[in-house]
Amino acid sequence: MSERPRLTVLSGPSGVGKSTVVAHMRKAHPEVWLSVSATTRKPRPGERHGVQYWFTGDDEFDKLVANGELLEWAVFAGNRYGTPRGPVLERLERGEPVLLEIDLQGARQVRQSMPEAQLVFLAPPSWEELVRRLTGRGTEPQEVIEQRLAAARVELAAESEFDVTLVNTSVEQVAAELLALMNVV
Ligand SMILES: Nc1nc2c(ncn2[C@@H]2O[C@H](COP(=O)(O)OP(=O)(O)O)[C@@H](O)[C@H]2O)c(=O)[nH]1
Ligand SMILES: Nc1ncnc2c1ncn2[C@@H]1O[C@H](COP(=O)(O)OP(=O)(O)O)[C@@H](O)[C@H]1O
Repeated sequence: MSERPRLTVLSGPSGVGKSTVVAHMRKAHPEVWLSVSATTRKPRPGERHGVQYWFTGDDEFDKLVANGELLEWAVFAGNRYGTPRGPVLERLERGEPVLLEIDLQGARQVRQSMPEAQLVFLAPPSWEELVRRLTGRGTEPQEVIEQRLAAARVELAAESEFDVTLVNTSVEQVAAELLALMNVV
């Protein structure tokens, strides 16, 4: 297996614990660079521009797309999300480990444009637990939760398209598995 860091994509249904796992991993290993996406979604309480996302208006997002500045982008639950291309390529050229936390449609686009990327799927221990986590997080109204659960069914059905599946039972364990996949430890 090559020891050279390569692009890693982490996908999985909303509420499975992607952000939690990545935050845990980066606390111990801040050298893992997480791409900050642009989105037209409104910030949740506590989210900051340039930290969790670049929060953009529709016109600004249109420009990013028109100027070819996004490596990939998709519509998820009524909002647009995309990965700024430049920062990802710069880090990869410097040999730094790069992580994208993006949805299934984005993962498919990366597979096409960068076939060397490794695609990791984060799965919930069960459907019931996924519903519990998404609802328990308390950040979305019921209507949005239902939209996200509909998307989750589609994402879970696509698990076999990924190179590896990690089941998020223990945050600590999954974070360690992800670090190992990225050749960080
Ligand atoms: N394709 C794509 N998906 C993204 C990007 N950024 C975030 N997402 C995905 O969009 C979905 C919704 O993200 P978000 O609104 O932050 O909700 P959360 O993941 O449930 O906390 C998740 O599946 C994210 O992984 C991006 O740049 N591109
Ligand atoms: N392994 C786990 N066990 C129990 N709860 C978890 C676990 N991982 C994440 N959670 C909780 O599930 C909810 C959704 O996690 P989050 O990281 O926001 O998911 P995502 O980024 O995939 O949408 C949060 O309330 C989080 O604290």
